[in-house]
Amino acid sequence: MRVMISGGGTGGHIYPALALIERMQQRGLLDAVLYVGTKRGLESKIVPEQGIDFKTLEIQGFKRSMNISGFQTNLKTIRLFLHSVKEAKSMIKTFKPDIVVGTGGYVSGALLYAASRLKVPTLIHEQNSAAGVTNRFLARFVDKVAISFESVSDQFPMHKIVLTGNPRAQQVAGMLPNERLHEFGLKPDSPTVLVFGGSRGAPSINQAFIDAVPAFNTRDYQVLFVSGRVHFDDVQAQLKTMTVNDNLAVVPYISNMPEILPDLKAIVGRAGATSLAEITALGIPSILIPSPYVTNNHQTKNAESLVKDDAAILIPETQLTGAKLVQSLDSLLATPDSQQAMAKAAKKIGIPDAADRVIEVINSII
Ligand SMILES: CC(=O)N[C@H]1[C@@H](OP(=O)(O)OP(=O)(O)OC[C@H]2O[C@@H](n3ccc(=O)[nH]c3=O)[C@H](O)[C@@H]2O)O[C@H](CO)[C@@H](O)[C@@H]1O
Repeated sequence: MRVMISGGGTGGHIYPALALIERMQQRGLLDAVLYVGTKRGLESKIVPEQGIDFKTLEIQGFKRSMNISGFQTNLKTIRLFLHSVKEAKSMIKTFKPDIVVGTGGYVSGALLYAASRLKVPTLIHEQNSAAGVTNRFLARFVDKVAISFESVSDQFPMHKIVLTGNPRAQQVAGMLPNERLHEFGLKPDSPTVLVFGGSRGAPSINQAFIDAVPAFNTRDYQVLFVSGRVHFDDVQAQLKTMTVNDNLAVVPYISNMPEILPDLKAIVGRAGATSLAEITALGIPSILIPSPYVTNNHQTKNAESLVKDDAAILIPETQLTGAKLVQSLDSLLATPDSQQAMAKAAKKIGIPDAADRVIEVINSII
């Protein structure tokens, strides 16, 4: 099968696409793949690193404010979109895909719209429990919509929806502890917690971690803290003036996350949908601090789908402090029973065969 695929901007859109490609390769279903992204999104680094053919379109998002500068930006957005659709059509005619798949982000809007105009089979994947802007726009043009949460079904045409879960879940589901923690200077046999703010990092979580360092220094658990690439220098500058003990590791980004996840006792993070797919695929206890800065507050809805089944703890960003972070982790790690119960509840929600389910949908379209 020849597959063109696009997911842009953040890891939450990119990793599901890569997981689907990997599964198709494993099953011997893939003859050729072309990934379409933007130069500026994380995909321009992550995708070529995987040895996957990568082409770019130039595109940007709409501004909500309609003052003069917002209006001018939106005019440019429309111009770029129309130009990208033209470019995408020419890429599609050259590559001749059997299916075009979109996993979200503006760039997938141009590619999938172009594919639908050319009558090439199309599928979009929605990771979140509230539909993204691009997928809402694309829904009426594409053949099928694969969803990850039942609760999003009323936001798409009923006859197009299939509940598949997130392909990234299948990629991590079978992972066993790898003992890779020593690569961060941590001990493989000490309980370890990951603290991170999604694929781009989150300043509020970074600040809470920095404020918590003096307390974390005295704990018998380890903290692997990921700042996000753009925030790393700033975090390092602040930590330079403090004592950071060797039970704490600070890095800008983790490239091999599936190999690290099984080594973790708990995760503190945002409530991005792909992170939640990983947490539920493996059954990892988590403390979620949903980003309040996302469309329709979808991260809170994502988080609530775990919290309602006691599969995670939610801390609203407004209540997040260093002290709250330490106290929440202390009490979770001090009670193995609640860790186990949370892990079990999380695993119950996971869809570990999600990539195969998406492949089934693709087969049904082509
Ligand atoms: C601010 C924003 O718009 N965030 C959205 C974005 O989040 P974001 O890109 O942060 O997405 P998620 O939290 O869903 O997924 C992050 C992905 O990046 C990986 N990872 C992260 C850090 C790292 O160092 N290494 C690494 O590999 C994680 O393992 C995971 O696979 O996409 C998600 C999925 O559509 C949405 O739910 C989020 O609301």
